[in-house]
Amino acid sequence: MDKNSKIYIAGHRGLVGSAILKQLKAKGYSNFLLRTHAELDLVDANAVGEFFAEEKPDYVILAAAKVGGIVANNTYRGDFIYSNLMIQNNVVHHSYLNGVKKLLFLGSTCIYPKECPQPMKEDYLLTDVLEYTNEPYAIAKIAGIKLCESYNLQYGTNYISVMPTNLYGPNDNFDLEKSHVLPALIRKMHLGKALEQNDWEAIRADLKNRPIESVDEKANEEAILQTLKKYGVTTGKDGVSVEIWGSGKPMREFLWSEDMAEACVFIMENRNFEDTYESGQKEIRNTHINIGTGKDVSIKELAETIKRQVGFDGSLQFNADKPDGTMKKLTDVSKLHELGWKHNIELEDGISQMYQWYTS
Ligand SMILES: NC(=O)C1=CN([C@@H]2O[C@H](COP(=O)(O)OP(=O)(O)OC[C@H]3O[C@@H](n4cnc5c(N)ncnc54)[C@H](OP(=O)(O)O)[C@@H]3O)[C@@H](O)[C@H]2O)C=CC1
Ligand SMILES: C[C@H]1O[C@H](OP(=O)(O)OP(=O)(O)OC[C@H]2O[C@@H](n3cnc4c(=O)[nH]c(N)nc43)[C@H](O)[C@@H]2O)[C@@H](O)[C@@H](O)C1=O
Repeated sequence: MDKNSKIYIAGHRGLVGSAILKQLKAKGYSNFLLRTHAELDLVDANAVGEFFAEEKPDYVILAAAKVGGIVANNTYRGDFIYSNLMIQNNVVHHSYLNGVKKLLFLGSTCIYPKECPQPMKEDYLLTDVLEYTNEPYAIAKIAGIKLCESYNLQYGTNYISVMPTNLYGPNDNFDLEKSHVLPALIRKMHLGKALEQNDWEAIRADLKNRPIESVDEKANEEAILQTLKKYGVTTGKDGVSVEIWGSGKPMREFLWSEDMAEACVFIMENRNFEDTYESGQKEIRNTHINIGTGKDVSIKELAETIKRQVGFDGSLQFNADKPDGTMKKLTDVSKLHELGWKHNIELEDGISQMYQWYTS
């Protein structure tokens, strides 16, 4: 990529897309093609076709997707498979039709089997059954990898797939039902701390910044308390408690979104599809690259770290009625390290930065 190349970042306002845009700007890239979801619905094949034919981007970074935590994935199963298949089919196919030089497809490490040997190497793809809670999303992501790989092999395109672990950072989704664990726990503990301190100004400011369905910052205290209780932030005679879904035993690996963005740009600048296989190799598959830290923590440990960093003094209640999901999904990052990229931000530091961002 040269600094004037026309780069389309699909999903530039999201957690990862916004970090990629920031990273590219910091490196001196300046010619961006950006559309919000409202301006261009990537599920709409005709609209995507017209957009690509008119704009002719040189490079494409596909960071737009239907994304959510374990409960959102399990509840909106149809939306997750349909939207993600449509978005990636439309963007990849029209990139091909319009001569895009290189495309980066973002998948997820949920593509690997539920009981995958650990750490999970790229070659473990399609070796066993998937975790049920996010099977539709994972199937779409696997289709995305195979779409890119197949176009590369048939049409000589240069599409790279990366499989990030769980991500977190500025512009994350803090919805208490649909978000991932890390932003959800930051918000729940922040609200829990405000309740402990009887700080209604902080509670109302939080509801104003990030509205919750059925209650707004102007509602009376009782209505707000009922809503917070519904989302697992409860005050009672024993003090304030925050609900943690599941057993707390699942292990998760977390990568700071700005590290993820750095890895994506590194790969866009340094990697081509032809580097992903040996010349003369008969079957070319599993050409994707894992992106992670190679380190994981239990959800209980994560909750305790967030509790400490936020300064919440109440109790944690584990709710076994909520799903645990995969018990362990640690990425094998040797391929990424061999390419010359390693993460910078450790979890403790990332949580601290994230909470500062959340409260600023
Ligand atoms: N967050 C995580 O922990 C992980 C994420 N990933 C993957 O990384 C990528 C980015 O995820 P993340 O940044 O977290 O997601 P976000 O939900 O933060 O952002 C998604 C972006 O996609 C856009 N978008 C969604 N649907 C459409 C649509 N139909 N048409 C146009 N734009 C659309 C949204 O646009 P708008 O802002 O305008 O609404 C938003 O900018 C995804 O492929 C995801 O699967 C992989 C592993 C973990
Ligand atoms: C990135 C990845 O994200 C999703 O998978 P996941 O890792 O299971 O996602 P999660 O962040 O929602 O949960 C991680 C763990 O944490 C527990 N947990 C505790 N308390 C809360 C809580 O309050 N909210 C949430 N969301 N989880 C909680 C939760 O029960 C689970 O055990 C995929 O569907 C798919 O989208 C994907 O690829």
